[in-house]
Amino acid sequence: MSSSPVTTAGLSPLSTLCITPNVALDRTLVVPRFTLGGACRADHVYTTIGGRGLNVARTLASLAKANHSAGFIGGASGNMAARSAAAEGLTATWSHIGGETRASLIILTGPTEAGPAQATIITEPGPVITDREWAQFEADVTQLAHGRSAVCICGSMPPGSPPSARQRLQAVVAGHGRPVWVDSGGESLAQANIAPTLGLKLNAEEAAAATARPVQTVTDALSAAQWLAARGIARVAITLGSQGAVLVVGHKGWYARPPAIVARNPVGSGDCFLAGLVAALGEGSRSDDALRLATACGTANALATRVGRLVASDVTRLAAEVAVHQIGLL
Ligand SMILES: O=P(O)(O)OC[C@H]1O[C@](O)(CO)[C@@H](O)[C@@H]1O
Repeated sequence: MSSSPVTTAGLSPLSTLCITPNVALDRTLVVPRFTLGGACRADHVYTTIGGRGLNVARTLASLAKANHSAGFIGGASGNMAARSAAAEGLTATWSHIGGETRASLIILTGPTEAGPAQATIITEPGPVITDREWAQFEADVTQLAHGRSAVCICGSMPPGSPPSARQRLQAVVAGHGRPVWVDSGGESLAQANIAPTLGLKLNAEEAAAATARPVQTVTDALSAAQWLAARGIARVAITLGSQGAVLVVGHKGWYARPPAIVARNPVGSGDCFLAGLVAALGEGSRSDDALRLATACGTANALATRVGRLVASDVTRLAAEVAVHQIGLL
């Protein structure tokens, strides 16, 4: 294994470090008439670097906020992914591995008169990481986290990562009281080092898995967020798709309802939401204003076919249309 020399020279110390251990090469097919088991034709194909932290990074970039990415990259698909990041102007320090970066297939269909756009996403497990590669990654990330304003640890862990991979990453990036956000699946609570700087961002399915309770409605999400906050997580955000999102900070909670839109691609809206939250909180915004921007970013993402390419005027317009209410905790 070889690793890019890590250097923080020239990087903005106020930037957010977006860690995506399981980088993906996202191949999005726009298929007007998609049927399972049928022979379907795509109208358009887009191939870009993906993975939750990369979507956070490109959203931060479209909000003109400094960011830097880190993740494992390997093989031909890894090279393509790295080139795609560079072509978008995303700065990154990659930890090179012997395995092959995974691909994700995203099939977009609609919207039609019959209903909204549907996204089907198939993700591969990812390359198997060796102990040596993981150790190098931890060392890279430790160095890259130095002086950042916030760190996001996003998405699934590739096979071969240590069982306590998220805890370890959290431990090495913790420091100077900077916020650390974890955005990942159901085991994230068990793997989170509960710390006063920890933020957790989950979708409804992940929140249900983390709390072992159904999360379908705003009330369910509020109750799950409150349950997680009671375990010492400083900020808990749960997204509910077109229903909006809740944010619980200590003993206070807020609900944001987005305006109704015709969604073209819901994939990555949760990642864009996190970017909005991190950007607003990093500027010292109040929790309700941060939730408003986050919800506007998630909604703006759904308006476009390509993930995370937010149009600033859409975000501003949508933010004015998001209704944010403080809600009494249950
Ligand atoms: O890290 P996970 O949860 O496996 O998901 C990865 C996939 O999700 C996305 O980040 C969208 O949220 C895609 O860009 C990527 O292919």
